[in-house]
Amino acid sequence: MDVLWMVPLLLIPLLMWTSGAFVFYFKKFFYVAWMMCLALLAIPLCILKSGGRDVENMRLIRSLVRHVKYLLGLRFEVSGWEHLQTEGPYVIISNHQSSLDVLGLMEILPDRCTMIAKKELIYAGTVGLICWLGGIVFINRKKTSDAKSVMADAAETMLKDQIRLWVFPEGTRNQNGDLLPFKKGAFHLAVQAQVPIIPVVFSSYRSFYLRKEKQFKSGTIRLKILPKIETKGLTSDDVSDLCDKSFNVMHSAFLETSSSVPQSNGPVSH
Ligand SMILES: CCCCCCCC/C=C\CCCCCCCC(=O)SCCNC(=O)CCNC(=O)[C@H](O)C(C)(C)COP(=O)(O)OP(=O)(O)OC[C@H]1O[C@@H](n2cnc3c(N)ncnc32)[C@H](O)[C@@H]1OP(=O)(O)O
Ligand SMILES: CCCCCCCCCCCCCC(=O)OC[C@@H](O)COP(=O)(O)O
Repeated sequence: MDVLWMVPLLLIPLLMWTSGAFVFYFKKFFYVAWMMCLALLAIPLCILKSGGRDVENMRLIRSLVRHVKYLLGLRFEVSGWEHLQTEGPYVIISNHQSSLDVLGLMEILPDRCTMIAKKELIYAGTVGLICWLGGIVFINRKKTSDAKSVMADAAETMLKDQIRLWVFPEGTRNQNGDLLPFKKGAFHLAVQAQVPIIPVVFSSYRSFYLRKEKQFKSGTIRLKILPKIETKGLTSDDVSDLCDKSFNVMHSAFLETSSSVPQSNGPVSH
């Protein structure tokens, strides 16, 4: 008789475990905590190796992050590797659905490539510090004039130090099932440095990851690297066209890759 009262106690965790919401929170918490731990490990290694802030630290960060996809049940199918075989600096642009994008980014990150990120990221504890050590360029999105001058400096640094930069031209995370209109910064950057743009598209996460519905299942992400877009000879007058052109190729690639993503389990919910 005494053990009977324990039945509901045991049932609660069981029910929570089988409910999607529990899995969602567990995986999200685990992801953040694990990334924090990896960053804590990476900080002394980066400092020992390069003595401080250096884009070369991204090699180490990349190799430390590669296994995280297995822990979350995610698979990446990459196509278009040949388009990354470009010498010298370039700007990579990609869509941005979630902090999980970091996993895909690390799958294909070329050498000497770092990112542009919102300045708030620097306060994300050990992750913030590792971002700084990896040479990430921080911008203040609320102050366009500041962001512009930081990005103009970045254009010079790219050429001087032979650095590649990854920018999320939507300017924010977005999971609305489509791309947001692009901001212009990435295109000014590429034109100012006169370097090519390499668009990269992540297929929609909606078949396995839904923030509002608290769903986080296993899933496959298609990562499509698209042919580079040259900017040689272009000026700031051409930025709008360049932006539209890039949006159009990425938009059709997004719709195409997202419609055919293999399902892990269950129907797609929209
Ligand atoms: C082992 C350790 C493990 C631990 C863990 C490791 C993980 C760490 C590793 C790695 C993680 C990395 C993950 C990073 C993820 C971060 C993601 C983010 O943070 S996404 C948000 C920030 N990114 C952006 O916002 C960029 C895109 N935004 C832009 O480029 C914007 O254009 C911006 C901010 C520069 C300005 O934004 P506006 O909102 O004012 O909008 P507009 O329309 O683009 O600009 C206004 C006017 O200014 C001109 N303009 C813009 N940029 C210009 C420029 N550079 N030069 C001249 N004019 C410019 C434009 O042409 C426009 O003028 P006209 O309308 O055309 O007349
Ligand atoms: C104390 C906070 C700890 C945070 C640890 C996070 C561990 C995961 C590491 C991935 C970093 C990726 C950063 C990222 O993807 O940021 C989201 C922003 O781009 C978009 O933000 P917003 O919605 O536009 O404000």
